[in-house]
Amino acid sequence: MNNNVITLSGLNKSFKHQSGDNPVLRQINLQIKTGEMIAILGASGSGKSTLLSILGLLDVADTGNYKLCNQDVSALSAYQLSQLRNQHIGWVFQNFNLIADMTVAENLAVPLRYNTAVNPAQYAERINNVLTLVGLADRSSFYPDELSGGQQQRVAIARALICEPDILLCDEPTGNLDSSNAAKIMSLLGDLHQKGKTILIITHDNSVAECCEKAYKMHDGELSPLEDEEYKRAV
Ligand SMILES: Nc1ncnc2c1ncn2[C@@H]1O[C@H](COP(=O)(O)OP(=O)(O)OP(=O)(O)O)[C@@H](O)[C@H]1O
Repeated sequence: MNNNVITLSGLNKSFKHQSGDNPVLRQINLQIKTGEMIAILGASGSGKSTLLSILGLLDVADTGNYKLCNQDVSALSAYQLSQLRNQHIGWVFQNFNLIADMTVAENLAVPLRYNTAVNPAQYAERINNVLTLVGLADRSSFYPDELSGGQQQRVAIARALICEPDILLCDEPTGNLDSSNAAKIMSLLGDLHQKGKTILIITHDNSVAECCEKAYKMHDGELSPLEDEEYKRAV
């Protein structure tokens, strides 16, 4: 038993194409320890989203080993994978993915309904707690289109946190925000990291990687640590 939230060993993934197999992930090794905040940088098409889908249990690798919270995910049924996903993973997306005709509080209740460990009597308190954490306790009755982009992403982060996951997987979390709101979201993620949350961010943006304690680069499906001087160069 170790304190890795994620352990990947020798992971490979190809997609079939008319012209033959297209290898997208090649021999990926990665360990993410509890409480780490990590960025994966890479150009478009380098394989970042494919890796994130596998880490988030939305897709499976062809070969290699993936342990999430010390559990080997390779032999699990679809139902077991969905249970594991709900229990351990919070997602933050570039486009926020809030449900437009639900209020903030209703959006935050959605993941709770899939979580049998949380008693419905606790929903209101949970919702208030995560909204307070992201600084939006006074917006619970607002609809998403009544909020700024930065506020919508805060709600999305609150939603990702509401089931108290072991890791936040963030897919370009600042990609749809102006630089001021992007900085605020990175500051919020930094605060969550200080409080002990484990966070993985995939991004094109070097300034996002600079907010993380460790960064990797993805290039043609290969993952390697980003050296200090590379933080300052464009990917
Ligand atoms: N479902 C799929 N079927 C076939 N090929 C795919 C599929 N998904 C991704 N690919 C291919 O895998 C490669 C990597 O794609 P991926 O989306 O992982 O890259 P990315 O680094 O996330 O890019 P971006 O930053 O533009 O989102 C691309 O060449 C893409 O065409």
